[in-house]
Amino acid sequence: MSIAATNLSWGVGRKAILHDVSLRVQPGTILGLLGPNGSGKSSLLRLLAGLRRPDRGQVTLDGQDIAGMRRRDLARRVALVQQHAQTEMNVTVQEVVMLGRTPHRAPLAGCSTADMIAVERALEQVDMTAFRHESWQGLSGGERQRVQIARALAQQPRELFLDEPTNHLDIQHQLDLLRLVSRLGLTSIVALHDLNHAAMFCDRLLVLDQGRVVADGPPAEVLTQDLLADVFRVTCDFHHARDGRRHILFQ
Ligand SMILES: Nc1ncnc2c1ncn2[C@@H]1O[C@H](COP(=O)(O)OP(=O)(O)OP(=O)(O)O)[C@@H](O)[C@H]1O
Repeated sequence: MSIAATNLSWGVGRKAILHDVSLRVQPGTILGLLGPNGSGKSSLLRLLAGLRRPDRGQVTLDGQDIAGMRRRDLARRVALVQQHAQTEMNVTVQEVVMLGRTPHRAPLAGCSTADMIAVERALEQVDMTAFRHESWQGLSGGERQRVQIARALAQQPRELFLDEPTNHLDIQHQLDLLRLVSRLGLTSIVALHDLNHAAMFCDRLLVLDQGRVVADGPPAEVLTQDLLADVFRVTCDFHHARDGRRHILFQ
């Protein structure tokens, strides 16, 4: 087992945000995290990445509780791209991506050849090499999103967590990004709003509603008319394509 969470609960003040959430992700597979706005997807990703401590429950990587891991060791292993990820304004694209190398570098050490190669490779993966010397400040929302993903890839994680990574991307770059995540072979957890993309690219789906897990399984078992009506308040039908894939048609 790569990453697992057991009975996670978390809240702020008196507000309970996540209740008793458990999940397991097999190495090299993609778990899609679904749920309406405010259902707790981003909060869960922050707990899984160790940015927040749960009030109850634990997160383990290969059986080891992340609460006992050093930050640097965790950062070498796990990368999270948050929604609306920001960075200092006065930097180039290459410098932003180089930040992903921080956990791999000794304090005050300069960039090594391995760092430069990892940055270049990450820029290539998100189709942003032509922008390497551009200022971060001048980028569009979608370009910034791709640079933040390159920064996470430069980190060379084994677990990659992406919070709505297709936000701001045009359709070509949405599909390119999801195909890239599929090809990487990392253990990935991806919060998505597009249910058809989730069904196309994820091995399993976990659905949150008001901070609780209401479904967890393969896409075809999870995305039923009943679930879409109960959780997302939409009615839908399914179109079965000739290649066997099933698409949700919203009514
Ligand atoms: N630091 C915080 N302080 C107070 N409330 C918070 C905090 N973080 C999250 N919340 C609340 O927890 C709930 C879940 O938020 P979260 O961002 O995890 O949901 P989400 O499923 O990612 O939503 P969306 O799809 O809109 O991005 C929301 O009601 C949010 O207001």
